[in-house]
Amino acid sequence: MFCSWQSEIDEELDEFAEIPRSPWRKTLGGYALAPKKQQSFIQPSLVELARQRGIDLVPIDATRPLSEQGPFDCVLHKLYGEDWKAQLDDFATRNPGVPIVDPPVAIERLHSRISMLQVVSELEIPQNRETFGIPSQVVIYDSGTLSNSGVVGALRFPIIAKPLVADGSAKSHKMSLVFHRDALLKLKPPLVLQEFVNHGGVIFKVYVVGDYVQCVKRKSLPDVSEEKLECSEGSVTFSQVSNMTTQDPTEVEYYMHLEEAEMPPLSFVTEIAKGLRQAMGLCLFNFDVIRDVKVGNHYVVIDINYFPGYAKMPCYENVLTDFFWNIVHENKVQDAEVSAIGSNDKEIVIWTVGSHDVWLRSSLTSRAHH
Ligand SMILES: O=P(O)(O)O[C@@H]1[C@@H](OP(=O)(O)O)[C@H](OP(=O)(O)O)[C@H](O)[C@H](OP(=O)(O)O)[C@H]1OP(=O)(O)O
Ligand SMILES: Nc1ncnc2c1ncn2[C@@H]1O[C@H](COP(=O)(O)OP(=O)(O)O)[C@@H](O)[C@H]1O
Ligand SMILES: [Mg+2]
Ligand SMILES: [Mg+2]
Repeated sequence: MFCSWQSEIDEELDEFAEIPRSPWRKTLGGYALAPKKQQSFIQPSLVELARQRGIDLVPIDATRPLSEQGPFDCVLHKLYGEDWKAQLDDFATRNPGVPIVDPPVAIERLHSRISMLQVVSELEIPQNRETFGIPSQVVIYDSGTLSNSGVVGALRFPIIAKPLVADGSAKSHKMSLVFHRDALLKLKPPLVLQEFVNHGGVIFKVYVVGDYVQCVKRKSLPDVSEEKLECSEGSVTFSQVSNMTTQDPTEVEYYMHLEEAEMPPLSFVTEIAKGLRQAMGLCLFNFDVIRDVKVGNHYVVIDINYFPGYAKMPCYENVLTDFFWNIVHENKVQDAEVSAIGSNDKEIVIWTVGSHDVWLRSSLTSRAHH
């Protein structure tokens, strides 16, 4: 009895997306994630904590129309491809008040290792005791350019060669540490050549979840001394160093000092996080930052990742549950500042940013119908 009565009310309310939903219905947070991501992120501890706060986390079947699922109160996703983008567009038009975390157009900036770091170099944050920047780098689109000293000559060895595209594939994480010029010729563009910055073998990962910021340390590539540079030949390849386990005894000793490594001031990384969040229009990301051993208080941002491995972040269940609650309960489309970015005869599409910087997509035509 209660259920059918309630679902009728919900259907009615769904037609009027800007009217608050039935207070009796539980909040539905839909997630669309690749199987590996789903396995690591959707831990029973997260599902249970969210449930206790009245939020049911439910999987989205990306092969079926979103309008046939839910009704969702927010959509969380890390999937790629045009079909998925079209699905989200359609969903946003039909559900202007439902937050989609995050907008695909904003996530796309992180799919190129050039555009992801450009946003760091454009940040205008006062730099006092600690300073930050990005490594010297060049982008290489064709093999011929690898032998062009006018382009490559501006960089000091060793150099890290990274695939230009960062699309989450195993290939996009495969990198080379190049000691000498000749070894550059073996590389396969498109790629980014970046100066390797000695940083004591420790990397800081700054996790951002909306307003929340947490910094952790992980192991990184060891420093390359002048002697090592001279006696090393060619290049070495590597992939996802921070997740690798160490067995080699000399390496074990090197990384023993990881625990002692001083963290960057939290206020400093929080300022960078806030600047990046605003500039990129994203809520869920982390960035990798290293401390230049030559300068001491100079930090270099080397990577930004969309929707990283949050399950490795201490207390991730609480942080993420608070975030879901906030975006569903505190960000209503009517609170938002509105800025038009495009229009056509049928529909005017606007992206709006809510009070907590969650992006909502709204369509003026669908509002006008109501
Ligand atoms: O798998 P995990 O938990 O190591 O998370 C990966 C991240 O590790 P991190 O949290 O920074 O230590 C990882 O960060 P790094 O690139 O290793 O700095 C990526 O975010 C990766 O996603 P993608 O392959 O780039 O789409 C993340 O992979 P997905 O979980 O999104 O597949
Ligand atoms: N410019 C750099 N200087 C020193 N080490 C670097 C630099 N860029 C990357 N690294 C090392 O290589 C690892 C992988 O590079 P990163 O850009 O973070 O790629 P991924 O997206 O695969 O994590 C980093 O975690 C760090 O150990
Ligand atoms: Mg990284
Ligand atoms: Mg990355």
